[in-house]
Amino acid sequence: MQEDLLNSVVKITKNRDIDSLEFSLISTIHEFLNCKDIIIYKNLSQSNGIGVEKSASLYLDSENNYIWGEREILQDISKELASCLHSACTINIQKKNDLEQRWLPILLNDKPVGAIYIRCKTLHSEQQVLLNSYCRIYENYLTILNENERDKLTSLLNRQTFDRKIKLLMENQINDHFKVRTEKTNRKHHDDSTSWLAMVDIDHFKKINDTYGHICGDEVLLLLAQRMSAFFRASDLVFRFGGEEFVIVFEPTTQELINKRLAAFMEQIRSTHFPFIKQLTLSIGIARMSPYDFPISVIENADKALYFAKNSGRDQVIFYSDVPKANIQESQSGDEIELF
Ligand SMILES: Nc1nc2c(ncn2[C@@H]2O[C@H](COP(=O)(O)OP(=O)(O)OP(=O)(O)O)[C@@H](O)[C@H]2O)c(=O)[nH]1
Repeated sequence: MQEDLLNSVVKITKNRDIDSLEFSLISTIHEFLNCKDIIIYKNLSQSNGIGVEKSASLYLDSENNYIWGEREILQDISKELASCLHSACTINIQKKNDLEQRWLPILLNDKPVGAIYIRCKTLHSEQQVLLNSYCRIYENYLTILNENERDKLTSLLNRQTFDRKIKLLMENQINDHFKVRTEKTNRKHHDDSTSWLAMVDIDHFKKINDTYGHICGDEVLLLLAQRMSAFFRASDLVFRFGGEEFVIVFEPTTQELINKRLAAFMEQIRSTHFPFIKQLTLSIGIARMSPYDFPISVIENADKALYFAKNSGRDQVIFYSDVPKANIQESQSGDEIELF
């Protein structure tokens, strides 16, 4: 038993990213406590006030098979989960048929950032100690991985995380594409709805650094990053791609809606007061992320659109599909993007 326990800790701490850490924690809890349901919830309200994500989950279905649940942003949450996230205390409900439900808070730097939910046979004291220990190991490891995945200045997801996540996001696109095709006969489907990748670059940022110094430049980057986190949905991932360049990966939507959203964001930035500078403007290049595209070509397309936006006046959003062919060839002789 002791050897099994040590091996389970080795298994959990072997993970190098938060997504696989979550799956590993759930499998371990399942193995040792034989729970019926296990769910990891993430509190998104810290970044933009829109609720909770069901991040990873394992369920016992009606035919007694365990199935992995899908990632999902929840519109409503139970009062027990809300209370756990609010109070940072464990909530326990005892059911009549020797079953219990438990919500355990997950803290990052003393703030509740999520919760682990389990439904299982009533836990005896040793099992409770074990479960609490797993949660604490998870918390400690989450703190380290979270620091690794984020940019030190802006706290946005960093370039390394982007390189790792983009492949995963494209794979999810293919799965969603298949699902939509099979469900198409049953529900209304928007054929023009796909994911989008936007490359966002500050205009004339070098001038800000050269005129007011690097510290002022850093302050502008930090404020812009905060605005981005607050403006876009938590399900739209925002990365600091490098220097003064950011990447946003949007959930499936139409070109019209994405255009409106980005135009509204640019307007907000134009009217935001940044230290020293009169007005900050952005140039944005955007490309469609169709299933079966290579990640590198999506990034290159967004970069070509950005290049065109810069060369045709800045302070605008350009879709790759609107870049004239001649300009695409011209930008191909320019900088190459380094990926992976
Ligand atoms: N303060 C600060 N500056 C940075 C950071 N990373 C990159 N930069 C600066 O960002 C500037 C980018 O300049 P350019 O690539 O010439 O672009 P630009 O001046 O924004 O011009 P356009 O993109 O053509 O509008 C350089 O001066 C870099 O030193 C950072 O972390 N902090």
